[in-house]
Amino acid sequence: MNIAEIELYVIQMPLKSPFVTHLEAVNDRKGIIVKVTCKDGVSGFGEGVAFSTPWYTEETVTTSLHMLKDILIPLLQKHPIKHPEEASKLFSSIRRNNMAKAALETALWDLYAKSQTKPLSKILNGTRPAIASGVVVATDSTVKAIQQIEQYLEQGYQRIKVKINPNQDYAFLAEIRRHYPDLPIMADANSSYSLQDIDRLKALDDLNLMMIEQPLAHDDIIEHAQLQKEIRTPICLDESIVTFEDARKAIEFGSCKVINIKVGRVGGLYEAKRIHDYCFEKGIPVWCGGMIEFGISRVHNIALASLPGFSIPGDISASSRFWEEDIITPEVTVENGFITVPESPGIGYEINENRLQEVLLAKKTFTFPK
Ligand SMILES: O=C(O)CCC(=O)c1ccccc1C(=O)O
Ligand SMILES: [Mg+2]
Repeated sequence: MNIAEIELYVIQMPLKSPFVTHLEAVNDRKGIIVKVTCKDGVSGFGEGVAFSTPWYTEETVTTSLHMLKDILIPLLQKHPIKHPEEASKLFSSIRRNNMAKAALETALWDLYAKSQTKPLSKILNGTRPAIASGVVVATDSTVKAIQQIEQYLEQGYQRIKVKINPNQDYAFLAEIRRHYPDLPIMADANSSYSLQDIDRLKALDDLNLMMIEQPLAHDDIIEHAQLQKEIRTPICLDESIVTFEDARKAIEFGSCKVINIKVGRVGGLYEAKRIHDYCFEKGIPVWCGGMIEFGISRVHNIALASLPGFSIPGDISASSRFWEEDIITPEVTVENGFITVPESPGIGYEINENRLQEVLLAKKTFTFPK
């Protein structure tokens, strides 16, 4: 791919309002933007989606920077590649650190798509001209949740996801259901239950939820299979699926009926697409998860969600869901509940250079041998 230079930008931006789960309240988001420029001057962009602390996965912004600077970029300098799929294979010699890998791998996909003058969605075999948009409500107040849902429905979102835990489940969801009898609602527990809570989880069956996401341990597929036998609500796995093999085993084992695919969590677009293709073949619906991301990761998600198996509205919302001003231009917008899949080459969005400078904490450049 003839890489000349890689730049890493560390940025930080406040959220419009706190994102509260039982694990963490996110007020400020740090992130990493990766810019890969090839010898003829074309640039591709990726985003590292690890958080500042390891509450969702074990990675952090600091571990991602270490992996990128000291391991992944040097590996790419030593082993030139012709196609982004080779990056995924090259990085497989490094254990885990999926978000760091994805930050670089997704930039290579954007660069490759631009070099082919094709939209990234088409390079990935996407078929949808627009994707259905859903949004997440993350608050510990029922009143706030209903206010937020009201706003989001006015903005056209097609599906609402709410965060739950054993201290905020049945009564909270029942109140939302009472306000919105027909609304497609899903609940995300982020591993806040154990099998001892089975009665609490069974009780949720009468609320007509689309699914319950990751009720049990972040690294479990055994007990989720036991639980799925006992509840009618489909289980969707998020944290438990970090590789293609995890997805294959979870499906074979009956641990879930739906999978949330996140590019960062699985180490890049290649692995995400493999999981999609497998689920599509097995008739397992998938949707694209979110990471409170900036625009670059958001638009990679749009390209991925254009694949045919993404049949459920995911956590891909407008830039304005979290940010006063995003780092891309134009911003991602939702119209009548849909986000248009761009038709220009690569990710199909530009960097908002002024905004990037405003939120920049640090920058580092790596040059490649001629
Ligand atoms: O819309 C979004 O970006 C939020 C999606 C979300 O729920 C989330 C955000 C950060 C970390 C984990 C999760 C999750 O899906 O569990
Ligand atoms: Mg989740």
